[in-house]
Amino acid sequence: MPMPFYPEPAYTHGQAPRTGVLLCNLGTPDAPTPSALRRYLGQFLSDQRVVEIPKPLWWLILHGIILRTRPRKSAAKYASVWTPEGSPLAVWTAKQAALLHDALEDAGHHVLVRHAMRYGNPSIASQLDALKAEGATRILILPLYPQYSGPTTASVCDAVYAWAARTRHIPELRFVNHYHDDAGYIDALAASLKNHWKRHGPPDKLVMSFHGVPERTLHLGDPYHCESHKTARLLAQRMGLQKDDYQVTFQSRFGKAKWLQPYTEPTLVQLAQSGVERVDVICPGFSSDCLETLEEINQEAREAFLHAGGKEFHYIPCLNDSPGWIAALQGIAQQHLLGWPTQAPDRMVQASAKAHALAGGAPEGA
Ligand SMILES: C=CC1=C(C)c2cc3[nH]c(cc4nc(cc5[nH]c(cc1n2)c(C)c5CCC(=O)O)C(CCC(=O)O)=C4C)c(C)c3C=C
Ligand SMILES: [Fe+2]
Ligand SMILES: [Fe+2]
Repeated sequence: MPMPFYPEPAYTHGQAPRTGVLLCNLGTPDAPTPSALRRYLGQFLSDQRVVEIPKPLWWLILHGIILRTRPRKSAAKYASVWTPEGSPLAVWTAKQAALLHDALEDAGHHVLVRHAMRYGNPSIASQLDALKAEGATRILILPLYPQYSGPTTASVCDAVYAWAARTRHIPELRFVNHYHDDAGYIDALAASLKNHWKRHGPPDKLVMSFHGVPERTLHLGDPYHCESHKTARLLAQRMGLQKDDYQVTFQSRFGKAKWLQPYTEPTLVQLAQSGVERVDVICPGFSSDCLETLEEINQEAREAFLHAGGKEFHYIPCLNDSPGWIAALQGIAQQHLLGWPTQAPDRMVQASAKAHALAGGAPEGA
């Protein structure tokens, strides 16, 4: 029986080598309870990519104040969006990974697809270990953040590098940095708007709300602000919107420092006060619905707008499991998988055996 010949190192232990894709998202608490929130916020807010305050001072503030008060308040907010299957962010992210796998498979790319969370579960390290155990010798890291930023994209890279630093034989790694201007992504956002406007007509104003970051990170060179504006401009162009038809805002401010402006909720209040009757809000930077969209926008911001005299508030859901978004993710993955073998393992064995024979070699072990 000739041994199969793989053009791969021996560490796959006879398994056909595989290519893996790891979808990475932010993470979410395991339950909408104060204790689960303390664990989640403790890990999240200890990340120096997220809070860039010198460690000793920040440690005192985090443990002395924030982790004593915020877990209870945040748990109540999470409870208001929790589903029978769990946290919306976790449910959508798992679904996206399964759908991306099927879409790639249908396109003839036989790859392993998993998802991981930067904070909480399943961790990035556990999913990289799992991919390796399944024979992945090449792994594409695909963060679910269209716009690059230090607290999100770079922090995912940190977690992957930390795993690699304690792994003896690391797979080949590739990272998707950003896709804020990807045509498939813009098309998927445009399809959401078109769907909504087919039923309800266009609003007086479209608000495109992105998650905020401290303003100083912009001056330190973080491209997030520019990339958010570019996404907004491309979406507006794609929809034929004029400058006055839409506004870009930044939400979810944390702490007392100045963050990117204009802030979402105060802008909505101003719009209502200036006589704008109907707003539609879309959150293009979030690839799935989560606390920040379902509670902060669709509950809190809605209430603020209506309370200030606005008449109609429409929240346009995130891309979630929409076909256009899965197709966009597939396209982004395929661009970054170029040159990596993604055939089915049996075809890979046949191809390598053929290459071996053409090279004039007798099958190994013959
Ligand atoms: C403390 C600073 C924070 C920065 C900087 C920050 C950047 C940032 N966050 C997202 C996406 C999400 N953030 C979410 C929740 C969330 N964010 C912060 C703080 C910062 N985020 C906190 C403390 C929380 C937890 C909730 C709370 O207690 O308020 C989420 C939702 C997660 C969920 O479970 O649903 C997302 C998504 C981006 C894209 C970003 C920078 C660009
Ligand atoms: Fe956040
Ligand atoms: Fe928030």
